[in-house]
Amino acid sequence: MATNGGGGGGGLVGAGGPKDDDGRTYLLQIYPRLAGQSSDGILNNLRSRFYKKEIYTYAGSILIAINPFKFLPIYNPKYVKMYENHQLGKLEPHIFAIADVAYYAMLRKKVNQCIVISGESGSGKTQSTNFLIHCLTALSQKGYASGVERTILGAGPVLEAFGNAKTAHNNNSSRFGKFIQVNYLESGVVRGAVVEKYLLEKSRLGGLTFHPH
Ligand SMILES: Nc1ncnc2c1ncn2[C@@H]1O[C@H](COP(=O)(O)OP(=O)(O)OP(=O)(O)O)[C@@H](O)[C@H]1O
Repeated sequence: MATNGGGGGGGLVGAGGPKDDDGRTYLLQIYPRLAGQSSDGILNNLRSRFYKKEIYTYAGSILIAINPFKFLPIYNPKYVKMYENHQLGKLEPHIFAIADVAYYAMLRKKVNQCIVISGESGSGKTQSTNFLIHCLTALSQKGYASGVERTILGAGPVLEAFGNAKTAHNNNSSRFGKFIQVNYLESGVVRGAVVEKYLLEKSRLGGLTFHPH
């Protein structure tokens, strides 16, 4: 079971760090401006890694991600392969490592896995979710594209059309939570996904009310 963050800077590690027992892992997103607001060791550690373009850091078995707000070439198929079936902590922290640990723990133990993505608005939760789905489906497809990833990720823009809005923190802010359940066959091949929404900001819908004259 993953633990919650806390701990001092000493608990933060790059490669070579945590061992995750059962693959259940939390993922935390940090908005960059937080890094300047505290002298805490955690934030200093995160900041120095961030300046080296190391946006991911482990804190115990939690992955902390800092939004780089620019494209980094670390999400291509080479990285999916690199992190496949590896031991958590052997390589640099990466979001694909989290997907990989969850996927193989599910196959090995035949137990559902859960990844929680948390963070303030604009920290990159939606983007991270997409990277996770990309990796989870790529691992399951073993090299050939079945179109499942495109279908699952394609649902995103449709939901966003109804539930997203521009805010001070994010031009395309999700004004609702999402629970995404990716279903697999026993062989480890993705069968499909279910997306459930919760906490939709219904007050925003008032702006869509039609007033006939
Ligand atoms: N790893 C990343 N690499 C490059 N850009 C990123 C990354 N993560 C997030 N971004 C960018 O940051 C912006 C905000 O990200 P995102 O919409 O995922 O935030 P969020 O946490 O889901 O926000 P909200 O809670 O408001 O919905 C997006 O434009 C996205 O492209």
